[in-house]
Amino acid sequence: MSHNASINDVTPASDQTSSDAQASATPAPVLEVSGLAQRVTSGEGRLTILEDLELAVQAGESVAIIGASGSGKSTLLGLLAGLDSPSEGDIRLFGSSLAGLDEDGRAALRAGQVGFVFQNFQLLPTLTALENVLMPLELAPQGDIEAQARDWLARVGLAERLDHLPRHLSGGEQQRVAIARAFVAGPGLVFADEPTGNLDTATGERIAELLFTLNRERGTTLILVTHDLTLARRCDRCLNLEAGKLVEWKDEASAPAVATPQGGDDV
Ligand SMILES: Nc1ncnc2c1ncn2[C@@H]1O[C@H](COP(=O)(O)OP(=O)(O)OP(=O)(O)O)[C@@H](O)[C@H]1O
Repeated sequence: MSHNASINDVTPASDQTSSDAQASATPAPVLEVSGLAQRVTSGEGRLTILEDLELAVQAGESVAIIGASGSGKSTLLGLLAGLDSPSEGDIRLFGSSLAGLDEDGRAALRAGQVGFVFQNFQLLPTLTALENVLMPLELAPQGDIEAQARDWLARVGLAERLDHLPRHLSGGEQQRVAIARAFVAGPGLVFADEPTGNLDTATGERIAELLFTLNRERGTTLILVTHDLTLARRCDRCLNLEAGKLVEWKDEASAPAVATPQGGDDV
């Protein structure tokens, strides 16, 4: 409402139609970051991790964030997901500023709209695969949520593992449960933090294939933090975090100093 009011205040009547058409043709970014800074106080004094960082991610895009160890990737992901608060700057998720929300408000904004996939899977160890996938649906149940969770586990190839506890699943299987959990509520945005980092190469490739297929099929926006340049190159855009800012990374000759960790588990 206030947006329309301000357009009406400054736009001549003859230009309004084209302005409105432009506004509807260009949807707001799913994620918009401006002037982001993160500073912490450590034993050695004040440390600036992120400084004047800008980012806009459109719906359906896949964006890789790469960068040297200690460059601030995890810090950035925590801020983008609204898990931590920045020292300065604004983050808008689905058009809502996180700065205006308290912790409960940020959690409510994430619920059903944001999914997470972590390097170490982060399944609840005492819950079965099915119960882990049910969790996001239980926040706002709609329809037969058990059928939806079963369907997603079947989609990731685990129809025969519904009642397995995480410790009775291989690393690749656990990550597939985590992917089903991330996508089951139909989120607009999925954050993946080193999703293949704990997997061997072949398993990691299968997990990456699954993530990108779902990103394409569901039109989900994907923000991926990775050390793996092969994985990063599969994204629509690749951004390198250096000196606290994101820099578009295109030139393969100028590969940034990232290391590919060795994986271990089988599917
Ligand atoms: N709360 C904190 N207090 C002090 N220093 C911190 C804090 N959080 C992060 N740091 C420092 O900020 C830097 C960035 O950390 P971060 O974990 O975000 O990097 P990263 O790029 O994710 O690293 P890696 O790739 O090794 O996981 C590191 O030097 C880290 O030690």
